[in-house]
Amino acid sequence: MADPIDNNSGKYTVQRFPAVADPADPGYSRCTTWVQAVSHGFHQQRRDDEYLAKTLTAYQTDKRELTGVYVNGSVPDHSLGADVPVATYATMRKALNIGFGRQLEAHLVTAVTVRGTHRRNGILRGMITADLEAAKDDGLAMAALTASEASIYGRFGFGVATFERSIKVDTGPRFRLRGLPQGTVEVADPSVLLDVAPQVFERLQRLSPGSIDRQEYYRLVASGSIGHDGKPDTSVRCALHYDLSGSLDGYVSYRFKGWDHKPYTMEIVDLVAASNAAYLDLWRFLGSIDLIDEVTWVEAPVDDPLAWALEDPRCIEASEIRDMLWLRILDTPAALQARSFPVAGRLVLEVTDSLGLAGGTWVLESDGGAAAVVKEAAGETPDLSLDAADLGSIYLGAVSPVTLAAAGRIQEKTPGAALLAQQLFAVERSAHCLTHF
Ligand SMILES: CC(=O)SCCNC(=O)CCNC(=O)[C@H](O)C(C)(C)COP(=O)(O)OP(=O)(O)OC[C@H]1O[C@@H](n2cnc3c(N)ncnc32)[C@H](O)[C@@H]1OP(=O)(O)O
Repeated sequence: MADPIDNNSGKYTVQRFPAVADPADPGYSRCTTWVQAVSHGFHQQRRDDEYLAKTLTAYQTDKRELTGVYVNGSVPDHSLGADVPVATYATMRKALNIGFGRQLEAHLVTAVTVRGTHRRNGILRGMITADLEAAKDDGLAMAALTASEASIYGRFGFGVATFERSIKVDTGPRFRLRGLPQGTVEVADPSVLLDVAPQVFERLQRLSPGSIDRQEYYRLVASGSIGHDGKPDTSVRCALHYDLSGSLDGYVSYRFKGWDHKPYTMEIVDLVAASNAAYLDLWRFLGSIDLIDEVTWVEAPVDDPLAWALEDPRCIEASEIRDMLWLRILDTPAALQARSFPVAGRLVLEVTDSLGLAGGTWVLESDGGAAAVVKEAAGETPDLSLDAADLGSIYLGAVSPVTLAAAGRIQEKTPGAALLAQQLFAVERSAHCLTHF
């Protein structure tokens, strides 16, 4: 990667290296220092050796590429050493479900930090622009991230594509679900999730638009093998869902918030259901736990079947609808070609991109079946003009182009084009992403 700050040339050196998990590897200490710098950037505690070892093992499994920006030359006495990066950035590649069972390899950006004493010098801009260019050169059509603040990444062409919300569910007497169980739920030792969580998630990954294949860390957290402090979290419990044929298709892991917390509450650590029945049956189970008045979940879908399955939907108290997955189209024709469009239609899309990666004008022609043709528009007038960030937002069908047109973000040049885009980009079930990274 080039020096991230053109006008500060010579001040910094950028190093890009793979995560290594072997303490005997000469690159190990560079990785541990990098992880400490990330913790510093997110105001977390200094990590102990156990945490570092577990984290780097997981990072290596995910084939994470780490970037550190280092100050050249000496640093003042007593300050953090020159071996501690002033900025961090990491990437890995995972599948994104883009609807109708299609998967697109996405370039995931994570662990972005710039030390306070080096901020607003263009270090992030330098790192991210160089990285997105390299990912495109490598043949990827899509980048993605989850953001700490909503004000940072729009300028780099990322658009919000899925949302999540926090819910508190009253599981007292008024918690009653319509219908009958479609399978069975059994309590299990949470350690089984080390094996079965990835299998169940793989089924969800095939089912759910917006889903991103999970990093290694998730099965460790779901099973309680690692808590926030890096130590095993022995308060984690789990239950498994089996369909009518006895096949495992869902799990929930959860922890009790304690007898000093009222109302008595179970907190969902992870809930993965690979069928509608598994989702409702797991909720039926959660609602039946004795001595518990409330179940909380911070990664709930906004368009939640639970609300429609409850006899009293007001059992759910929802708050904090948040942007979740941000998408960045790197290659417009490749990203469009990858999608399946459920209705027939033709749109000329003019895409602008301040980073010069995804801009241009293309004709999208769908027969409403498997095939979509995307070709460069030869002098045709666009039906819609939009920024790459807005194309990222509408790509999974969770953000309406009609709403973005109303907001003045998308220009509708042909009346009705935004509605046609909404129909074209629709997916078979509401997009939701359960993978934070
Ligand atoms: C995917 C993830 O990892 S999300 C996590 C992001 N990291 C954090 O929130 C940790 C705390 N914050 C930080 O470490 C830093 O402030 C960062 C990474 C957000 C920004 O790094 P910097 O090197 O200061 O950013 P840089 O100087 O390159 O700024 C680039 C542009 O973004 C803008 N910007 C940077 N941070 C912010 C912010 N928090 N809010 C709004 N705008 C911002 C700058 O004003 C600048 O705008 P311009 O180029 O259009 O004029």
